[in-house]
Amino acid sequence: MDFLLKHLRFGLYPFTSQSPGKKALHFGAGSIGRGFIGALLSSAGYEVVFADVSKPIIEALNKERSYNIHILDLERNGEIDRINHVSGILSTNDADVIKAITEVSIITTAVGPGVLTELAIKISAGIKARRAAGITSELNIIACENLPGASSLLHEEILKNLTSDEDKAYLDAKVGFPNCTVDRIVPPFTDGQEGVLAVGVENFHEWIVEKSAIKGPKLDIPGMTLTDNLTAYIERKLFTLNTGHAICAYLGFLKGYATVDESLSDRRIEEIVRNAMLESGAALCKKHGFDEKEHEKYIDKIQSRFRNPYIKDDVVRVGREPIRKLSPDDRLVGPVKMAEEFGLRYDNLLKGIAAALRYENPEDRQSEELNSRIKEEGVGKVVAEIIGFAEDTHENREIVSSYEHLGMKERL
Ligand SMILES: NC(=O)c1ccc[n+]([C@@H]2O[C@H](COP(=O)([O-])OP(=O)(O)OC[C@H]3O[C@@H](n4cnc5c(N)ncnc54)[C@H](O)[C@@H]3O)[C@@H](O)[C@H]2O)c1
Ligand SMILES: O=P(O)(O)OC[C@@H](O)[C@@H](O)[C@H](O)[C@H](O)CO
Repeated sequence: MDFLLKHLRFGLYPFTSQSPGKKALHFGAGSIGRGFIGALLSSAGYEVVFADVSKPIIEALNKERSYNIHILDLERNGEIDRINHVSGILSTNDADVIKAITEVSIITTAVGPGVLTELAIKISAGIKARRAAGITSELNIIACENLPGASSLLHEEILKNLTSDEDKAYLDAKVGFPNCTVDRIVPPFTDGQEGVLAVGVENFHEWIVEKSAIKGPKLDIPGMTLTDNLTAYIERKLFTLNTGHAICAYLGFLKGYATVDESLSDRRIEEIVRNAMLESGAALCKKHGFDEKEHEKYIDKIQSRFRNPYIKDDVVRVGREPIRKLSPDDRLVGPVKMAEEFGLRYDNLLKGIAAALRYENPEDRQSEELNSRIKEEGVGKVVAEIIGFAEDTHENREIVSSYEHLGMKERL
């Protein structure tokens, strides 16, 4: 389809900060915050205030007022994008957060989906302060998380924290919550010299935002694509890249690999990952009318991004929070339900789900919870409760059988 082809661009241009004429607040100065969203806003001429719970990062931002993005890729490898006009506030300092909210025209987040409810309390206080100060200009709030509808969720949570009709009416009239999808692989990084702010990224980046939900003048941010068909873009990315990524991480972890590229160099894992993306892809093409050949090229490109030899992305980062990833509409189960809807195959996707259920990382709270529930209740019951496939269904039985198979010595 034209609208998809038009945006299949890989790498737009180097990010270079413009002299700021406007201000943005970004919650979460972590990998994607510094490595993509904050950088894009700075390049678009925003002064970017990062809000984070990490004191060392906030102190470094206020000391340096700039940081480097290292490009780790075949294209532009070794190049550095210098990001200027940045500063930081502690997100635990309510007064600073409220002040910043009254000064900006855009708020973005990249904190992880589980943190949005907590952020809503802070943002709602800022919204009340904007109305009390008589600010009439519009504000757009975009949650850049791997969660479909994250901005809408933040909107609902903020509404719960507003009690007066005046504040609710102000929110409705003046604050937009466009949903989005965000894509750039930003792994854990250190160059050993530059301290906590340096970040390493692949060259590819894509930020697609729901046009109709924007309040006020159209956002003009180079590198941000506006669309009227966000669901197709969200599902294309979450049910292809994140599906393959997660399956690669869980199978790799089981076989003792530390990184995504190592894991994908195992031929058996590569086969399952590719077949799972093809199964999901067949359903995506049916649902959204994508051209099958173009979609296969999209999968090829994603596989080459996973293999990027300049990026060492930990399987424990990619596999983090398995209960979130196993939820009914996320990257593992969502494509199975979509394939079922169209009567298509999903055997490899089920293997990916079984591998996620086998993920045992004592440093990951959700992995710990998942494992103790499986021990106490049995895997079939956990599949029913977390994933939603009842114990007497074909899907549940297939997942349990695959789970048991993965527990054997010759598992793959
Ligand atoms: N890294 C990637 O490749 C990538 C790509 C696309 C989307 N994402 C999404 O972006 C989000 C963030 O991922 P990440 O990889 O950047 O994680 P990260 O852990 O590197 O960064 C998250 C940041 O949020 C901060 N934070 C946590 N709680 C906070 C709070 N209450 N207030 C303010 N800051 C808080 C953390 O201190 C950290 O700096 C996730 O939803 C992820 O799915 C990540
Ligand atoms: O961030 P998560 O935990 O939802 O998923 C882990 C990775 O798959 C993810 O961060 C990708 O690197 C990213 O979505 C690429 O755009």
